[in-house]
Amino acid sequence: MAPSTLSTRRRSTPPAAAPAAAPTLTGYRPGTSVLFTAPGQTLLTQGRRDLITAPLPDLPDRVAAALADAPAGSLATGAITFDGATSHLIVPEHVTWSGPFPSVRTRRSPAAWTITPVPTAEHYLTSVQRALDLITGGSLDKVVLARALDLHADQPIDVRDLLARLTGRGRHVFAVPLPDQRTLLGASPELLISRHGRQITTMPLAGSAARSTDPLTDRQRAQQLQRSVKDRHEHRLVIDAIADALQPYCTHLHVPYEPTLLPTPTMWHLATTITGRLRDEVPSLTLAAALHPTPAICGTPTATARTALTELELLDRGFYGGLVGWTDATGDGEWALTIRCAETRGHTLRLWAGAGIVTGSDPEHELAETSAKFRTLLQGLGVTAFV
Ligand SMILES: C=C(O[C@@H]1C=C(C(=O)O)C=C[C@H]1O)C(=O)O
Repeated sequence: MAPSTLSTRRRSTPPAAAPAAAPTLTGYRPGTSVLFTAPGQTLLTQGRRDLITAPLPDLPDRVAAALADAPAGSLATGAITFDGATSHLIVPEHVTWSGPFPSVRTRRSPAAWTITPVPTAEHYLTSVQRALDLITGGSLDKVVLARALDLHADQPIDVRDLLARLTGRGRHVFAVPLPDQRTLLGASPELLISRHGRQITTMPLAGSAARSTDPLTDRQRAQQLQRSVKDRHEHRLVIDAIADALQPYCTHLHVPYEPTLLPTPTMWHLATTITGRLRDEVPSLTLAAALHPTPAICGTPTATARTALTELELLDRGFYGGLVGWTDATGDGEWALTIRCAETRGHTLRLWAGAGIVTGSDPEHELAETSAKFRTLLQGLGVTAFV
């Protein structure tokens, strides 16, 4: 089916129609279910009618074709890699929409963990310094440098249990089954794009500070972040790139001048909620392809930043820094950045965290920022050793 016929298809989920049924994870099937939450909504799937693995630019057409062959109301959901080279999108047999996911108290796992930073902290510090040299040399304005933590438990990781503990740790809690019995899971605070009819919303984040358990220190950190010239510059680069990418699709685009402060349980972020009205009903995946990778996860200019991070990080990001979400046959959908996330299999997890490097960044500070970002998952795992 051609994408132009998208709007004639039945919507799978007008947001207002999400039933208020209390969600539970009992329907979650490790290895096959996709879970994706947004404020007030939980998407949980069972079974697999189709699997779409394609580069991001091809996905709008590939998804439209797959959903044209599926029963009315079907959707495609899953993840797309950072480099946009491939996807793991599932057309499920069964979809349940329910209300906000409740905080669940689960049995604390008595697992013992070994934790290995990849690369070492020293290597990360050197990479940040090299990025700063590129910025001083004038070839880059910003690059996001990530690192990983490899965790090994003395018992198999219970994905359902971990998901229950990630509730409330980010705007989008998610789990996507991947090949080879791997699961991508996390609690992302960052909305890349949502589309409902012609209405679009994006909420980029850039500029971060770790939360403190002391209320006074916590408030001071938030105020410092809001005043920080370096962080506001880092944030502005993202907002400008997103506004430029969305403008051609919109009759109206509202870009607030001032960022707001967004708290997660572990971090403060500078956030801007951008809303717009589309000229045509362009599919959410086309908008995602136009936006990704934003300077929030890659850098500015994009191509130079992409080359720099590939050379400096040494690791293949895989699905980290990519997209997770869903789209229906009308093109409505919601896509979050796959950050504050991990890939898990058996006894192991690889956690990811990155930080935006701009002029004025301090390597030790950026290292500490990535450590703080790891806490989203580490606290969910009950790991305090690294924190
Ligand atoms: C790269 C990550 O986060 C991104 C980088 C941020 C920053 O540098 O301030 C803030 C939020 C995200 O856009 C991550 O969490 O791994």
